[in-house]
Amino acid sequence: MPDATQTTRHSALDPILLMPKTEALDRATKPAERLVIDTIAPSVDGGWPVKRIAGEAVTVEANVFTDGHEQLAVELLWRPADETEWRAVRMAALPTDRWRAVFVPERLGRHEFAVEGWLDVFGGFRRDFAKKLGADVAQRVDYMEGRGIVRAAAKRTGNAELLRWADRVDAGDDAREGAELLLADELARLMTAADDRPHRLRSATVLLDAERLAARFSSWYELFPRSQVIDPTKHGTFDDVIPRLPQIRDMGFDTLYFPPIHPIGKTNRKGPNNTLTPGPNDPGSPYAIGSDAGGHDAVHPELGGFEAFARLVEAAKAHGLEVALDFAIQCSPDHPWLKDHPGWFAWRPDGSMKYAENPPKKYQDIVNVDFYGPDAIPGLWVALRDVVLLWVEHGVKVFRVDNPHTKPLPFWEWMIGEVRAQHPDAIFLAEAFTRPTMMYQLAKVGFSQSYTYFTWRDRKDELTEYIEELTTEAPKEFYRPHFFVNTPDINPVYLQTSGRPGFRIRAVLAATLSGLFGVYSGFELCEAAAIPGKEEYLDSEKYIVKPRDWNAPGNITMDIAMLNRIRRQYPALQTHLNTKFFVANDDNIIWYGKPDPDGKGIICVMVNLDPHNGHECNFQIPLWELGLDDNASVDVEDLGEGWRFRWYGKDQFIRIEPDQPYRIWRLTPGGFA
Ligand SMILES: O=P(O)(O)O[C@H]1O[C@H](CO)[C@@H](O[C@H]2O[C@H](CO)[C@@H](O)[C@H](O)[C@H]2O)[C@H](O)[C@H]1O
Repeated sequence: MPDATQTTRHSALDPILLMPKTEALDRATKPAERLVIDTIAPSVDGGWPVKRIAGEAVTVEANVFTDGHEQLAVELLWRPADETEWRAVRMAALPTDRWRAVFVPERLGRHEFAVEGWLDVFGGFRRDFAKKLGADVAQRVDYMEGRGIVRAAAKRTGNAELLRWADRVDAGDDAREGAELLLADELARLMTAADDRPHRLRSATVLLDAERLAARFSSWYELFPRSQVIDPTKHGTFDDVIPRLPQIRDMGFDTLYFPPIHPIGKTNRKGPNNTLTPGPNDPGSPYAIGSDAGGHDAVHPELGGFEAFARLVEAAKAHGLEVALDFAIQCSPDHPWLKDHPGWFAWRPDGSMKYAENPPKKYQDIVNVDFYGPDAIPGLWVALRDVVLLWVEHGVKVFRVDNPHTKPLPFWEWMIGEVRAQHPDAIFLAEAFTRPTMMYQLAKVGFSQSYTYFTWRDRKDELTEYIEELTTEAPKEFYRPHFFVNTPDINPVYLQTSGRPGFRIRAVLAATLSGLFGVYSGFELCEAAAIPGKEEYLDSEKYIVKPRDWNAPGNITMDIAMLNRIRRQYPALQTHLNTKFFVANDDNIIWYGKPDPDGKGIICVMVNLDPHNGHECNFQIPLWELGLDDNASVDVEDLGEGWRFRWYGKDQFIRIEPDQPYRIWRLTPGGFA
């Protein structure tokens, strides 16, 4: 893996003077080392790929400098990784030796870029000559110098046009006419083309993965297909999901995610509320994958077969929904792989196998594969890759991966690379709740998105600090946080006591802070009954068929629909990046904004985080973000309610009650653009 940070080879710990003389001389006189290229942005520590979206501009910057006052020319080189030709864009000089250029990766998939710099001899001559002319101090020798550079380039290249120009400048006078010739744009163009780029240096190559927009911006709705029934004694099928699609579409979701849909094992099957004593009709946890009906490449018989799955995928598509599946690598003890491929598992001396755990959680109904077991490489790795490819063939390109942090990183790098080589539009979401180092590393090796700690960040200081970490520090180049408000495993304590206002609060935070927003069904009904003292849902759907009244009073489907509508309408909300926090002098009121990418306005969100009490505060309108002074007025559109009004001046006051706990405004300098 190339390391983009390794461009300069000298460091304070490696002084040339301490080297044997010849080596020091050799290094000091190598032409390429006269320039330095470093601090390339974007880049990722360790040389891992930067993540971007195909079709969107990538701004590249680097420090490029050399000794003295020489003029430099700097180019950005880029290409799709499967092409050989580099495309070149001149980089523009910014203050303090920084250079910048923009390119647009048009295709999906891996790209590469590098920065190349050299001494721009003729450019430097033009710059200095023009200055001397301006100060009226140009001398004959300056004219001679320019002519000499042109003549040398003409001779070197043999270019007929340049040879004619060499004759013309030679014939020019040492006054205005001769100067105009030497400074002619046409000559400059020819000299640029003829440049032999002395002291050229190229940086290490930076990798970039161009993904589709859904990798950064999508709204997920999770449901258990088996629960889409009215009678809890019946097991739902894929066909039962189809009548629910209009409602899910109307809430504005674009991704419909199912926990595992494969046959469920019987050995150690779990009963209601995670008990180990299931009744004969209990369906078991769908994460206990594999039975005599098949494994990861099969469909649970009670859900309907592949044909029913195909009908659902098609119907979902017709409703603007893409189906996402769980990729959970563990196996029920009844999984066919245990018999067919014992070498893919770690057996104990007595022939038994440890059940899986994620302490303190115990998963008695599953065992883990052994990625480095006697027959695991390549057998198991290839089989797992082929499972993903099989579901791709069945129309699934988005995978939520269960517990990836308990599996080897080399496996993920290889597997995701293999799938993306054929399907660069495949998206992988990491369900890793673990140390940030590991969560970030999973993103580096290929996961497009990751679950996050947002689910547990309720307070203003926690939220602010967390978002600032994700948006301003290194992870911003490769880690895309998915803000799920709840999951079948997480019934957040905040929601257990907040009532309906808390659900609205968490929905608006997730939907406006990140481009990736996720809801596990039941959230819209403000479901929060918990096992006392735990974050587990009471009567969790993981172990039973759980029908619901989707139109139950008190639901917040209108809020969710509005939030998703605004997210679609305003690109500022399609990323977690560019979030700015503003002053609101009450600890319960969080106040932040995201500027429109075209700079015309800013979306601002104010939320009272206390679901039980009203709060009021003085707050600052971010007039400076719109280039306005502190006394200016700003036009405001309430994106939720549709009101329009105007604020005069930076300092304002507001009171927010729990029955309307948030505001989303779009501020523009004037004219409701
Ligand atoms: O370990 P995590 O907190 O990341 O949770 C994920 O993985 C679990 C194991 O796959 C999964 O747990 C559920 O399935 C288990 C296997 O059937 C079962 O024993 C657990 O009781 C059940 O919660 C969890 O849902 C998933 O998100």
